[in-house]
Amino acid sequence: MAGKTLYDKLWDSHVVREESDGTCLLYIDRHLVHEVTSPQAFEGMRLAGRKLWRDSSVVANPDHNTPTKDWDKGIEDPVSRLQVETLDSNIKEFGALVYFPFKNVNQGIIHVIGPENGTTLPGMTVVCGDSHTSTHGAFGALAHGIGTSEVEHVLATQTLIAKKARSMLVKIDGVLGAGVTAKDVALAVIGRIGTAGGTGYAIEYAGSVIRGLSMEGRMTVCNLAIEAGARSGMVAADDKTAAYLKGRTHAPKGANWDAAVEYWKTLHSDADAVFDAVVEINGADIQPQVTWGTSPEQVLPIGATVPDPSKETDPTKRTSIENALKYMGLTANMPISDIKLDKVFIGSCTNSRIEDLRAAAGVIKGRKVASSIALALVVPGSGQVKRQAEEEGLDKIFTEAGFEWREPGCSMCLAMNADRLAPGERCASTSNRNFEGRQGPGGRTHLVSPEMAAAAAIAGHFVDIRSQA
Ligand SMILES: CC(C)[C@H](C(=O)O)[C@@H](O)C(=O)O
Ligand code: SF4
Repeated sequence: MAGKTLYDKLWDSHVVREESDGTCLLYIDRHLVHEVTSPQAFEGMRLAGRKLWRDSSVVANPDHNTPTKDWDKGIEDPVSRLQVETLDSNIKEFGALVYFPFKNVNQGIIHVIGPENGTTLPGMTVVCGDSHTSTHGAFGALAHGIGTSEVEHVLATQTLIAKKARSMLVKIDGVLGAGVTAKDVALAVIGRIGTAGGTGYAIEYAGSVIRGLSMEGRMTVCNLAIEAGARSGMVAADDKTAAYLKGRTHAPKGANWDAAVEYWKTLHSDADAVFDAVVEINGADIQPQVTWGTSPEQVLPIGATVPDPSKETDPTKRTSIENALKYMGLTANMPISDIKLDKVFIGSCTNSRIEDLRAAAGVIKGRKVASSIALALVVPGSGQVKRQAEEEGLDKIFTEAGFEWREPGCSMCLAMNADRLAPGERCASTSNRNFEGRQGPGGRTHLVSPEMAAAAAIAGHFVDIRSQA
């Protein structure tokens, strides 16, 4: 019998019951909760007179609707305020292991605070009513988004009804060139397999490039698994995983730590494991990426030119290129480096961790944001990231260059708070989605790495980070 994949191991260790058609009841270890997808779930619990099955599994925090400046003024928008206050009252009533209310010094994006507080651990099943829960798979965990009715099911029973996905190995070997980041790896994978390429699969990212990434980088890669169509992305646990977690508030301590680390060593695919699909990419071929269209798969290396629909023979693809160019206000065949920006956003659960801010600051240090840029924003992923960055003086580097240094939250990643694009505005963004209106109605989003966003802010247009040494 062939060995097991990491996904098999995580799945098998959480099956409570399996039906003859393969439908399983899976035990859920960690339940992340934010204000957008939890209100109806808590309301359902209340109406049924239920209590949480295990309130110590819940880590909660508002992030999508919270403002990123003038916190003393509270939340201006009444709908956003109601969402956030509802989460407050629900957690008060039902309980949680960790709750960082609005303005708490540790508040942040749920996918940033989970790992940094040691509440995401290898071997766990992690769910949240949020598609970017795939981020947590970076720890050798089975992590994916769930719908609001499933949120209620997990709150009530600590289980989820699920069917196993097929397994896909995305193996990236070799070494990355200078200036090429985890974000470029993630976008290059999507460029290769498409946004539907991972549909029905659980992706394991492996190979020397993935091993070489920091935990922050692995989180960036897994964060974008959902944009490749896979609900979950994962990376085997290793020494870096343990080193990242050691000493974190909710990580195991003492003898429990030692036992946990021993167990975590088993959380990798066996050498003879068989995957349903395998994609191999040479890390040396990956270049800094920029999305030019309205889907993450509409992505090209910085040195490329914008696609020409007249050269596309497939009529469906031709129409989608034409539509994207029209929405994005771009001309066929123009160099990507000629695309001029109005705004720059460094943040989101993809790229708002300390390593991302260090990398962006490294590009910006001693330089100024171009006068043509209307707004350049840096939004740390959490209060902890913000404090660390300030200790290192990164905030000064950003503000001296002309960036605004904000409070943590989802911010301009999506238009659910005050940070958004005006119609027609063009933004270099370190986030993960670029569909029409994502950052505000009529807004135009180009997804890039923090380094590429920083360099674009200085130049006013996209530039090859490799020419900026
Ligand atoms: C609001 C939430 C449900 C949504 C998600 O599921 O991912 C959001 O976080 C996003 O990034 O689009
Ligand atoms: S930062 Fe963006 S992608 Fe991440 S959870 Fe918030 S809205 Fe979703």
